[in-house]
Amino acid sequence: MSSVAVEVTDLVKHYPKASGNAVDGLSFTVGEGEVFGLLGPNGAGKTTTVGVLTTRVVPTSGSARVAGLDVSADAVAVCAKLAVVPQRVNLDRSLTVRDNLRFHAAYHGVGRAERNARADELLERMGLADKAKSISDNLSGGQAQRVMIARGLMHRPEVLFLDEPSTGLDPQARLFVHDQIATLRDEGVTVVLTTHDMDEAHKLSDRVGIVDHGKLLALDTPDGLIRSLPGEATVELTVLPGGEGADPLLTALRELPEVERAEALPGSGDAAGVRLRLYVSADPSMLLAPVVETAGRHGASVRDVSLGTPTLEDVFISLTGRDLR
Ligand SMILES: Nc1ncnc2c1ncn2[C@@H]1O[C@H](COP(=O)(O)OP(=O)(O)OP(=O)(O)O)[C@@H](O)[C@H]1O
Repeated sequence: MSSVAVEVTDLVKHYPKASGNAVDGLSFTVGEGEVFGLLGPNGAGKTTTVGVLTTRVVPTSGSARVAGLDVSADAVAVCAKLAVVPQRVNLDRSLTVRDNLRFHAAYHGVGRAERNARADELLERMGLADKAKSISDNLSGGQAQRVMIARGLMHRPEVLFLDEPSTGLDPQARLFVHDQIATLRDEGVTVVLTTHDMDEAHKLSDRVGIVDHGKLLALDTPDGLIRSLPGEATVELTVLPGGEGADPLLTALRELPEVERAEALPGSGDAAGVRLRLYVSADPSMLLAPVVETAGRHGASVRDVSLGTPTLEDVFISLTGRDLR
């Protein structure tokens, strides 16, 4: 068996009447047993990419393979190898939770005895044994998400696609879903997840592909992406600039020793002040005094200072000049 579970090559999707391409020349591979995160803001093309990989969206050009099979040429066979947990709940609302699982398995040709046993096993694992006979329409968002994961696992897929797995979930439900994804990884299931949540991408993924406007901007391990940023630490300050504005202050901050880079953060600049972030290659606490002194010299009053380490959000800002939103 090949060690590549998913292979996307020069993938393009143009929706009729749209001005640009939703997916615009995407290429990446996902290894067997890997958890791969596609991280990007709303509208970046993540759902469309998953749509192509799960045979729901017809690509305009390029190719995609899942479990060694071409998604366009072998759509039926591909569907047997994968499962998808979509962004929106698509359970059969008139059926019980258990029947949603059993019917899905029957569709995939799993025998009666096996599908009954597997439904009970997965409901137990997802903490849903007491909901087996509930009608699916009566579930909370977190419960519905867990049922959809259980349903996806009924036919033992090789690759599981999770589209924004924790959007809209409360923190406890989110943690439960995260634990389940980690368990699947331990079991060797390949997982492709899309998210606009950098913490989720960092915590769960072996590698992360950062996408924006349908293009892949960077791909590496979460730590590798962060290491690509200058400096090892950050100093973030909020200032009310003096009459000369924030630009001369930024220039002066860039000239401080150990400051590798300084930038104004997007969306700042209103009455609450301008947020400036410095990437530094020294202990950031050593830079506090010179930073505050420099601000004072430029007539800016410092409202807030925080020290930290760079995140995937910083990687995204550095690549696009924008927040992930
Ligand atoms: N069926 C469709 N018809 C036309 N345009 C579409 C369709 N589906 C998505 N788009 C557009 O394609 C682009 C990519 O959307 P897509 O849903 O793939 O992004 P995303 O990164 O998954 O964002 P989200 O998290 O909001 O779903 C967006 O500009 C979106 O408006």
